[in-house]
Amino acid sequence: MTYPVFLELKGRQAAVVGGGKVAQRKVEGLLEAGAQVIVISPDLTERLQDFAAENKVGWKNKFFSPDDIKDAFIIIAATDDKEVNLLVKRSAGKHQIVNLADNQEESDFQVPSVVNRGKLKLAVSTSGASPILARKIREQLEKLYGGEYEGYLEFLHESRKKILDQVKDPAVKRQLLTAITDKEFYGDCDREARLQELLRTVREQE
Ligand SMILES: C[C@@]1(CC(=O)O)C2=NC(=C\c3[nH]c(c(CCC(=O)O)c3CC(=O)O)Cc3[nH]c(c(CC(=O)O)c3CCC(=O)O)/C=C3\N/C(=C\2)[C@@H](CCC(=O)O)[C@]3(C)CC(=O)O)/[C@H]1CCC(=O)O
Ligand SMILES: NC(=O)c1ccc[n+]([C@@H]2O[C@H](COP(=O)([O-])OP(=O)(O)OC[C@H]3O[C@@H](n4cnc5c(N)ncnc54)[C@H](O)[C@@H]3O)[C@@H](O)[C@H]2O)c1
Repeated sequence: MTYPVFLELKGRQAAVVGGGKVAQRKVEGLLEAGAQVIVISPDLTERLQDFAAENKVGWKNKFFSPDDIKDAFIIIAATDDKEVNLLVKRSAGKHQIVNLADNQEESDFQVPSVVNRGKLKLAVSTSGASPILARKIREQLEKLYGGEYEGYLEFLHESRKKILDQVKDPAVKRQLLTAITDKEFYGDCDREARLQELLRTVREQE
């Protein structure tokens, strides 16, 4: 059983052991979340080499040893050696969380398949049953929730602040917070004006 969460990783250290294709995919996700990434591996994919050259990640050009992960909050063991991945797990302290790319049972967490639309994030997990199904569902969700959701979520975020700030009656507040998630707001290119109009009407009634 797992407990789904969205972790805040800005400024926190993440260690990725291994420098292959899987390590690269995990590094890309961690960088997108703003983590400080350190890769421990005697070799890197071309893309990871670029990241290291641009100082986007730190690179320990070596085989793993337990000391490498001591400052990391989140750790991913993605070598092609099962024993090394298990050693990474055993080397971690009890306040560190470890993912093993080849061993779901020993992992503290699994990495989901993600649709990223700015503030809207949809994460899919099959609990290791079928990563390919997770990817397929992610692709279906990408069609349902297109790039326009990014701007829409920004609008919702700003509007929610305004509503909470300007409307006192809890029932009206709730009504407005619901209204801005309606299809008409989603599709309206002049939604800001529409919101201002609603807020004005409410203020006049209060
Ligand atoms: C979602 C995604 C996120 C990411 O990695 O970013 C992810 N795997 C993805 C793709 C993918 N992985 C694999 C294939 C080849 C087809 C196949 O074998 O099925 C493909 C397909 C592809 O590449 O398209 C092979 C594979 N994966 C794992 C094992 C080991 C094992 O099962 O023990 C093996 C066999 C290795 C071998 O051959 O030995 C294990 C895990 N993979 C997970 C996540 C976790 C469970 C998530 C879940 O089930 O929901 C878990 C448990 C651990 C973890 O990594 O956290 C990403 C999709 C990104 C996207 O496109 O959206
Ligand atoms: N979780 C997933 O999504 C997923 C998907 C596919 C494969 N896998 C599994 O992930 C593992 C890695 O796959 P890959 O395709 O990236 O492999 P790969 O062969 O491309 O890369 C393995 C990397 O591990 C490094 N490495 C080996 N021993 C090391 C050590 N002692 N210390 C540090 N680094 C070491 C290698 O130098 C290499 O950079 C495999 O075991 C595979 O079964 C997981």
